[in-house]
Amino acid sequence: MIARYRAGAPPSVSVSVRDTASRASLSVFVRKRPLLDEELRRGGFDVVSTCGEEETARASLVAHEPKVTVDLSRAMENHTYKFDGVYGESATNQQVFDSAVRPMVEHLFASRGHGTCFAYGQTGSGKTMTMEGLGSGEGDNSAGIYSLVADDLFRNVRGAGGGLTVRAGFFEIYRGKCFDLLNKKRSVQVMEDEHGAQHVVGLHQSTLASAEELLLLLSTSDRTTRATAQNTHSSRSHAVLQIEVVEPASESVRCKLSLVDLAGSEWAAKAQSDDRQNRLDGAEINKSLLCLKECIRALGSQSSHVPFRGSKLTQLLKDSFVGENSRTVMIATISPCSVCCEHSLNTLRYAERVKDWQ
Ligand SMILES: Nc1ncnc2c1ncn2[C@@H]1O[C@H](COP(=O)(O)OP(=O)(O)OP(=O)(O)O)[C@@H](O)[C@H]1O
Repeated sequence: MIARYRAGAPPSVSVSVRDTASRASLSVFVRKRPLLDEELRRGGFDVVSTCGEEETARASLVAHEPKVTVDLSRAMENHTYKFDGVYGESATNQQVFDSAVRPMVEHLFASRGHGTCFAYGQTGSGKTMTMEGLGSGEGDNSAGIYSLVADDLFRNVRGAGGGLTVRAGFFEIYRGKCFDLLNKKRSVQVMEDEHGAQHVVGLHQSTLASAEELLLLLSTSDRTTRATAQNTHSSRSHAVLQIEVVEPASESVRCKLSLVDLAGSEWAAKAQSDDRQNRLDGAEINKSLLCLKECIRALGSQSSHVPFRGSKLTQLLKDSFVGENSRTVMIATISPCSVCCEHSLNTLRYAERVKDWQ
C-alpha cells in the first residue's frame, strides 16, 4: 500500500526547505532517520514519506499509519504535515545545519541576539546524532550541530577582526535541577538578574580556541542515562550546551546560543508508570515539554502571560525567546519504523502545534 502511495506521490526528497524559513523567528524542521538494521531484522518497515512540493514551496511529510479494519483486513491512514523544512533519511548533519541552523547563527551574530536550537523526539530517533554527530571519522555525519555552530561562530569572529572570545558551558536538567556536565555534575542554579537575563550560577565555562576544542571538552562530559528497550543510552535529561561570544573588555555577551538535546519525548507518557524511577522521570519530562510548547505558543500569539516559570527548562531559555533579535529553531526527529509509528505521530503533532499559530 505504501509503495503504491509513493508511486503516485511527488518524488521523495532528501532536503526540502521553505524559502521563508531562514527569516522566521521560530522555524520547525523534521528529520527522518534511516531504518536501522536491527529494525529491519525485526520485520519493521518504513512508514514515513518525505515530499517536496515545489509548486507550493512547502516541505511536507506523510506518516502512513498501519490499521486493521473491523473485518480484520489491513488498511493505512495517511497523515500529512507541513513544516518549514523536511529532511529525508539521506540528509546529512551538514545539510541540516546549512538550511536550518546557519541562518540563525548569522542573524544572532549580526544582531547581538540570543537564540535556541532544540532537538525533540522519541528515544532513538536521532536527536543526539543530529546535535553531537558521530564524533569520529570523516563521514557525512561525523560533525553535529554543536561543532558546526562553533565552527561558524569562529568564522564570524575572525570575519569581525577578532578581539572576541567564545566560551561554552554544558549542563543537564534532570528532575528540575541543573547539573554541570563539565564539572563532576555539581549542582548549579538558574537565576535571573534585574535586566531579565538568565544566569547559570556556578557553571564552569571554558574559553575555546576552536570548534575542535569544544568537541574535546564535550567528550569529557557525563550525561544521565538509563538503559531502555529501544536504546541502551537513552537520555532522560535535557542536555544544554550554551555558547556565548563575549567582548572581553566589557565582559558583555555579544550573542548567545543554547543548543538543547531534549530528553526522549516518550518518557512524558511514563508519568503513570508502575516503576517509581520511571514515574518521577516521566512526570518531570512531561511537565517541561508541555511547558516548552505552551511558552512558544504564548509568545507566538502575543499573549500577555508566558509561563516561563512553569519549568526549569523554559525559565532557563527565557532570554533566548524574548527580545526582538531572538530566534528559535526546532528540529523534530522521527524514526521511520512501523513499530514506532505512534511515537512518530506524537512528535509530528507536537511539532505542528508549536508552529500552528503562524
Ligand atoms: N540520520 C541518521 N543516519 C544514520 N543513523 C542514524 C541517524 N539518526 C540516528 N541514527 C542512529 O540511530 C540510533 C539512535 O540515535 P540517537 O542516539 O541519536 O537517538 P536519540 O534520539 O538521541 O536517543 P536518546 O533520546 O535515547 O538519546 C543511533 O545508532 C544512531 O547512530
